[in-house]
Amino acid sequence: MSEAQEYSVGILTVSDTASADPTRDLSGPTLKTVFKQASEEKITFNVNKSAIVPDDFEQIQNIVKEWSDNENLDIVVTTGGTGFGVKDITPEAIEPLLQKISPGITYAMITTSLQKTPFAALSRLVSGVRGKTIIMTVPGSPRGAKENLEAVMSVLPHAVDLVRGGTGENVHAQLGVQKESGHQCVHDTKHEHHHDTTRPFLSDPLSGPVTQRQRKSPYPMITVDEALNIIANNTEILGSITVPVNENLVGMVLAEDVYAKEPVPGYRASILDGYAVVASDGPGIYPVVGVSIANAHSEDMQLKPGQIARITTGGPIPNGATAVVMVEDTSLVSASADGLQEESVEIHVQARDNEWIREIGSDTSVGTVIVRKGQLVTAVGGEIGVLSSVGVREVRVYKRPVIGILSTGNEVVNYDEPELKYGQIRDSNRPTFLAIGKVTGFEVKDFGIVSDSAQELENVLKLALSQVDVLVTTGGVSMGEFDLLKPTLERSLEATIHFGRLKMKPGKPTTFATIISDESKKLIFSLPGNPVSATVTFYLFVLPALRKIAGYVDWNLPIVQAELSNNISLDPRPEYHRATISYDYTKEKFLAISTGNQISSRLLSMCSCNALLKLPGKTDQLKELVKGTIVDAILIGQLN
Ligand SMILES: Nc1nc2c(c(=O)[nH]1)N[C@H]1C(S)=C(S)[C@@H](COP(=O)(O)OP(=O)(O)OC[C@H]3O[C@@H](n4cnc5c(N)ncnc54)[C@H](O)[C@@H]3O)O[C@H]1N2
Ligand code: MOO
Ligand SMILES: [Mg+2]
Repeated sequence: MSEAQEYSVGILTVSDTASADPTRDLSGPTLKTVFKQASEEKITFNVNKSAIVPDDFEQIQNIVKEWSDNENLDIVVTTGGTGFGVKDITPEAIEPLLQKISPGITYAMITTSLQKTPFAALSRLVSGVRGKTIIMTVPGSPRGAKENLEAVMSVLPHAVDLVRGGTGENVHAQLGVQKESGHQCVHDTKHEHHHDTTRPFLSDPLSGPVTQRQRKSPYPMITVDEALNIIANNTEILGSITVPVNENLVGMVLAEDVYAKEPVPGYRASILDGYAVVASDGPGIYPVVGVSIANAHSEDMQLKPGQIARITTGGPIPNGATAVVMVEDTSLVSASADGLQEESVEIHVQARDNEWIREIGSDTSVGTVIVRKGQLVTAVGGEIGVLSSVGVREVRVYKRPVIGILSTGNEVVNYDEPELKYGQIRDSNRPTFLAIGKVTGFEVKDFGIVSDSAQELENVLKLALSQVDVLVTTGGVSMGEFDLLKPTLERSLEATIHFGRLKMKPGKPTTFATIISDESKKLIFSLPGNPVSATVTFYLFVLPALRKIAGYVDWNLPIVQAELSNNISLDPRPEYHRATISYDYTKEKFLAISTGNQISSRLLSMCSCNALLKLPGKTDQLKELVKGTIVDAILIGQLN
C-alpha cells in the first residue's frame, strides 16, 4: 500500500469588485469546495492560501510568485480576468511567470466548457509550471471556474508528483492505474515511438492498441467562421524589414507610409518637341540661339525676348523661356552654310504663358504620399515605378512568412515513382501547395513525405518548425489508427490544438495548432489527406493566415455573388462547392458552373475551378439549391 499524499493549494481571486468587497467573491470559495470534494482517503488537497487582488498586473504576479517561489505550494489557481474585457489581464500577468507551459491542461478545460457554450472560445486561459508549482488560470464565473477545475482535477496529483521529481508510480498506484491498461503518461510517450510496419494490424504506440482507439472524435465540431476567428486571433505580423525598391517588392505589404523624396519632374520640362519661346514675342521669325535636348542643357542657358531655342520632349526649359511651340506650328527660314543647323525659324502661332511646360513637381511633388502603410505592392498598380521615380531606394515592408509543406502517409509516394505498388498513391497535395505558394509569393520549403510513424513525424515536424513560421501538413488527422498528427502535435510537441474538427465539406478533420518555438508562435495547419479537402482548406484557412501574417489589411479572399447554372443537392455539412465562374454581360452577373462530382478524392473537381461556392448545410426545408439561386463565391483564381 502506498502512503497518503497531501497537496498544498493556493486560490487567488482576481476581481476589482471582490477586492473592494470580499463578500462578493463567489468563485474563490467555489474552488475551495471543489478541492475539498476532490480530496479522498489517499489524496488530500489543502487550500493553505487564498487571497483577492484587483485586476492589477503587479499584484497578481507578486502573490503568485510568493506562493510558488517562497511558499512552495503545489498548485496555484487564479480565478477571474481571463476574458476579453478591457481590464482582463490575468493571462498576461501569469504567462511570463510560467517556466513551462501546459497547453494540455488549458485545452482540457476549454474543451469541457466548449461542449456547453461556444463562448468558452473567448476564454484566454493559460497554465503551466513554475519551479515545483503548477499554476492554472480559470474564469471568474463560479460555474466556469468549477467546471474548468473539475476538468483537470483527476490528473493534478500525477502532475504534481512529476513536477516534484517523482516517476508518477506513486500516483499510478493510488489511482489504481496500470501501465498495461492503456493509460499512457505524456512524459513517457517519447521513449516508445517506433513504428513497426511489419505488423500492420497494430497501430502506433502513440494512440495505443487499435482496440482501444477513440470511437468518437474528442474535438468539438466548430463552424468555419469560428475557425477563421481562432486563426485570426493566433496570427500576427512578424515584424518588418527594409528592402530595395525593385520587382521583388511585388506581393509585399508596406510597413510605413512612403513619401516622395524628389519632385517629378525635377526641372521645368518641355512636353513637346519644338521651340522654347518667350510667349509675349508672338508669331514671327526668330533666331535659334540654343538647343535643349533631354539630358543635355547647361543650367545657365538664358533666352532673351526675341530669341528661341530648339527643344525636345523632356528637355529642360531655358531660363527666360515662358512657353513651348510644337515643331508642327513652325517653319525653317534659314540654315547654317553647311546646312546642318537651323539659324532662324518662323513661329506661326501665339503661344500662351507656360504652354507645354511641366513645372517642377507638377507630376509628383516632394512629400506626396506614394504608398501607405498596409498597402500591398502589386505589379499592375505601378507602385514600384512611382517609388523608383521619386528617389525612394528602399522601403520598410512586413516580413513574409516562410511556409513548410509536408505530406504524410505510408501509402503516399512521390509523383515520379516509376511504378505504384498495390495500395500506393502518388502525392498530389505537396505539389499543389508548392505551386500555390509560388504564385502567391510566399517562400515555401518542402519537407517531403513522412511515414505514419510517430517518431518520424515528431522528428520531421520538429525540424520543419525550427525553419518555418507556418507548417502545413496533409493526411493523418481523422479517425484511423494511423492518423497520428493530432496526438503527435499534442503529446510529443506540446502544441496547442485550437480546433480539430469543422462543420464543413470537404475538410471536416482540419486541424489548427500553435506552438511556441524559438520564442515565436508558429502556426500548424494539419489538413486532411483527401486531395480536394487539402486544397480547399489550404485556400480557406492557410492562405488568409499567410496574408494576415504578411500584413494584408484584407486578408480574407474576395467574395462575389454568382448565380447557379445548375441545381445542386445540399450536403448535411455546409459545402464549399468547386465551380467555374465567369461574368455574363447579357445577364450582368456572374454565373457559376459546378466542376461536377464533388467527392473529396476527385481532384479533377479542382481543375478549372476559380471559386468556392458557399452552400448552406441541408435542412428539412432546404435540400437543394435550384438553378438561378444566387450564392456567395469565394474567389480562389482568376476571372476569365
Ligand atoms: N470514421 C471516420 N473516418 C473518416 C472521417 C470521419 O469523420 N470518421 N473523416 C473522413 C474525412 S471527411 C476525411 S477528409 C478523411 C481525412 O483523412 P485523413 O486526414 O486522416 O487523411 P488520410 O487518412 O491520411 O488520407 C485520406 C485519403 O487521402 C489520401 N491522401 C493522403 N495524402 C495524400 C497526398 N499527399 N496526396 C494524395 N492523396 C493523399 C489517402 O491515401 C486517403 O485515400 O478521413 C475520412 N475518414
Ligand atoms: O471533409 Mo472530408 O474533407 O469530406 O472529405
Ligand atoms: Mg485517415
